[in-house]
Amino acid sequence: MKYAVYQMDIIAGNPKKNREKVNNWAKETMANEKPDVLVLPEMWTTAFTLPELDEFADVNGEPTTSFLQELAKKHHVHIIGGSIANKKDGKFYNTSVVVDRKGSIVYTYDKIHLVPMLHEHKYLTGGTEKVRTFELEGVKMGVIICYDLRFPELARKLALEGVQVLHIVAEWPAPRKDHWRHLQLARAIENQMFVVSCNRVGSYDGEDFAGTSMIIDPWGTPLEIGSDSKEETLSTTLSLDIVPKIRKDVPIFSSRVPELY
Ligand SMILES: NC(=O)CCC(=O)C(=O)O
Repeated sequence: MKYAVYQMDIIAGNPKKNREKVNNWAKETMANEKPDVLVLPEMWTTAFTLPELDEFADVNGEPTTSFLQELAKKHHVHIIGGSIANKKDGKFYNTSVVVDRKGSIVYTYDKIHLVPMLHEHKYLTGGTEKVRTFELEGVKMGVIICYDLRFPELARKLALEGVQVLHIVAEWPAPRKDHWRHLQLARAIENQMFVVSCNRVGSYDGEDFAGTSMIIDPWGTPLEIGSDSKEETLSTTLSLDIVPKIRKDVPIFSSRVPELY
């Protein structure tokens, strides 16, 4: 399964221009890399323009969900659609959308853990639905959003449900870049799964973002690492058959004794 990750700089408060950017990137990437899966970062339509979300957020996922569905159908590609600011029943959520090659929505997820450091609680509502797995091409996958990475029990739950590829969509700030890098590696190693992350670059409101998107194999070896400041595409093919082999060679799942912890 070939991946292309868009480590994108986001134009703050301009969803139309960001959709145009993604459209152009997808066209170029599909022509050159021919991936099976595209991955976008967190809040890629708006950036963290939290006080102005009434003006910029999608409403019930639109128009961005339809945009992603059309894009997926046009290029015959699966899309891990990062996340969008999403107004539902008068509240704002940070919502991730996954669509398959046919343009069908296969999963949506409202970010559970809101970030105190970015004042998300003041403007957003945390998701209340349990995380679930989804499948693309018969492969079990999961998606979490940025700060969710700090909660190992979330990734472990998904691993115990059979996830082989965990996606992390992010706007992770530069001052905590080391945490970003090491926590991704830890999640891949401790759960023996591929980690595919997509973080933004650039800055907003005085905050620089860390880039360093990664594609990590289940042994914990980084296959691709983005720079910490440049827009770029990370591209690689995941050899999914190594997951069962690594889980057999270092059998942590059968060594667990959860009744004692
Ligand atoms: N967008 C985010 O969730 C940022 C998370 C963060 O800043 C951190 O965990 O540190």
